[in-house]
Amino acid sequence: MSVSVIGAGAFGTALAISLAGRGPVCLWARSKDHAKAMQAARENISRLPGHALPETLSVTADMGVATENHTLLLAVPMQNLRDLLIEHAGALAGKTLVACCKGIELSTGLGPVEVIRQTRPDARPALLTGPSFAHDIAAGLPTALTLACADADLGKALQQSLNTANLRLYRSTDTTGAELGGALKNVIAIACGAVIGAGLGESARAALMTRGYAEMQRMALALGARAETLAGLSGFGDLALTCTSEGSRNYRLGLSLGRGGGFDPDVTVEGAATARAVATKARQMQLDMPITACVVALLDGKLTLDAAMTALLTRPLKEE
Ligand SMILES: NC(=O)C1=CN([C@@H]2O[C@H](COP(=O)(O)OP(=O)(O)OC[C@H]3O[C@@H](n4cnc5c(N)ncnc54)[C@H](OP(=O)(O)O)[C@@H]3O)[C@@H](O)[C@H]2O)C=CC1
Ligand SMILES: O=C(CO)COP(=O)(O)O
Repeated sequence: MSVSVIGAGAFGTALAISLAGRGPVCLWARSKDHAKAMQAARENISRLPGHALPETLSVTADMGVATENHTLLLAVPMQNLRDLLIEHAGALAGKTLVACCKGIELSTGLGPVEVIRQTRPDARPALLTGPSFAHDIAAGLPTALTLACADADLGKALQQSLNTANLRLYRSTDTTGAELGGALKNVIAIACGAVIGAGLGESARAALMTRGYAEMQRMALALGARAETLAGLSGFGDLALTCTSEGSRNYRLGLSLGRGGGFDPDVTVEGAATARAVATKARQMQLDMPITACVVALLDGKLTLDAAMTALLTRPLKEE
C-alpha cells in the first residue's frame, strides 16, 4: 500500500519520516515555496527542524502527484480539515483517508472521522491517534498509536501498512472513542498546564487529570464510545503524555494562562477551539463537564484561575 501524507506540519512530516523507513512516501505541502524549501534543505525547517528527510521521502505541492497513492494520511489541524476535503474533493474521491488530527470541529461539533464521512461519503475513513510528539517519532523513538477504522478488514490492512520500526499500531473499530479521546485530552491538558503554571501543585494536577478523564468518559460513553477505548492509547495514554509534558502545545498554553503570560496565536493548539465545541455539545446533551466549562471561561477571560479553582472545589460533594 503506497502512502502519501497530506499536510507538511510537524506531525505530517514526522509520520512521513517514519513511514519512509518502509519504502517510498510522498509528503504534500499546500505551499509551493514550502515544498521547494524542504526539497532543497532535505528538512522541514519551518515546522520540524532538526530531522533530515530520508531519500525515500519525496515532497510535492501537486495534489495530483500526492493522490497517485491510494492511502492518504490527513495531517492538518482539525479546524482546517473540512476546507482541505472540500478544496481537493476531486483528487480525494474514493481514497482511503486516515485523519491524523485531534479535535472537534467548532462549527458542527463533529470529530475528524465524521467530517470525512460528511464531506467525502465515497471515501474510506480511518483515524490515527495516540500519545506521540512529532519530534519523538521523527527521531525514531518508540511510539504506540491507535489505528481506528469502523471497517475491521480495512483497519487490519492499514495497521499492517502503517506500522513502522518505531511506530507500533494497535487497531480498534471504535472511531467515536478514539476521536473523542484525542480531542478531549487536549482540553484537560490546558487545565493542567494552568494549574502548574499558577503554582497550585502536582496534587491538583493529578486531581484534574482524574476528574478530566471522568468528563472524557461521560461524553464519550453518551455518544456510544466503548469504555476500553478511552482507557487505551487514544484516551488515557494521550491524556498522560499531554498533561505532564512541556512538549505539548496545549499544556504550554495552559502554563502561560496560569502564569498570566501571552501565547503565540500562530501555534496550533487544538484544545482551544475544541473546548468551546465540547462545552456547546455538553450543554446540548445536558452533560456535566465543569473542567471544560472552566477552560472555556479561562480562555475567554471570563474567569480568573483562582475563581475557576474555587468554582471547582465548591461544587456539591458527590460519590466518585
Ligand atoms: N505535533 C505533534 O506532536 C502532534 C500533532 N498531532 C495532531 O496533528 C494535527 C496537525 O498538527 P501539527 O502538524 O503539529 O500542526 P502544525 O502547526 O505543525 O502544522 C499544520 C500544517 O497544516 C497545514 N494546513 C493548515 N491548513 C491547511 C489546509 N487548509 N490545507 C492544507 N494544509 C493546511 C499547514 O500548512 P502551512 O505550513 O502552509 O501553514 C501546516 O503545515 C493536529 O490535529 C495535532 O493535534 C497529533 C500528534 C502529535
Ligand atoms: O497530541 C499530541 C501528543 O500526543 C501533541 O500535543 P500538542 O498538540 O498539545 O502539542
